[in-house]
Amino acid sequence: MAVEAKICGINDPQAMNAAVQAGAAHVGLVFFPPSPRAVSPQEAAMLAARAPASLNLVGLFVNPEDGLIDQVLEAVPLDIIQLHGKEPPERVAEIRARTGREVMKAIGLKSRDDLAAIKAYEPVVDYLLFDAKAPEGAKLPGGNAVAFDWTLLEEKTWEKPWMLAGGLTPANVATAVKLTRAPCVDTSSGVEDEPGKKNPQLIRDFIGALRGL
Ligand SMILES: O=C(O)c1ccccc1N[C@@H]1O[C@H](COP(=O)(O)O)[C@@H](O)[C@H]1O
Repeated sequence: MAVEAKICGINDPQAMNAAVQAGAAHVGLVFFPPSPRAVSPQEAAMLAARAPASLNLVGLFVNPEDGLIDQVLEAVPLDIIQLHGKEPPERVAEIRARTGREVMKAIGLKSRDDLAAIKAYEPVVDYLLFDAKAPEGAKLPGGNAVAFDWTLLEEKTWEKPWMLAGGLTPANVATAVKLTRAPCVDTSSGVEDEPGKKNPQLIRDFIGALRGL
């Protein structure tokens, strides 16, 4: 089966068009103000209007309060809520039940010990997202262009669909997929000229690198 792509941190129409035309399966809209990729619900609604119904709209939140999620959902028809903070499994389940949306939980990996956290999330999520742990002192919990040791996922299988993230670029994504057998790959920094500035050609290159895998 073809490997899917998620392009995260879309914040301008050119990037949205490039992702749609290149065949992304998911696009991510960031609702976390400290991020250079953050969009308001109104900006996100304008971007979402350019997306075909077949494209999954993913809203990225970090330890969100219900009010923020409700405000975004009033304006943007999100398909998936990505939780990229320290949300415990109970909170993930609560958000899923309250919103009726699919939920994806990001799990930071650095060493084999970090895999233990996955078990508690599997029953309450629709997707797992494996990302690198944020470096010490990082301002963001993700979107830091940092890859983890992909061999941690070698030979592993999960009960839920999952995505691979963390420092993926057009140059390294094929190697990452071959090692991990990831069914979907997620990138933000790897298709940017600088934090928050997507490069449409890099988006095309990233999705192009998945062809034939
Ligand atoms: O992209 C962001 O600004 C961001 C902010 C807060 C949490 C997560 C964020 N991005 C997600 O992080 C991973 C890895 O990103 P990168 O490719 O290494 O830049 C990815 O899932 C993004 O959606």
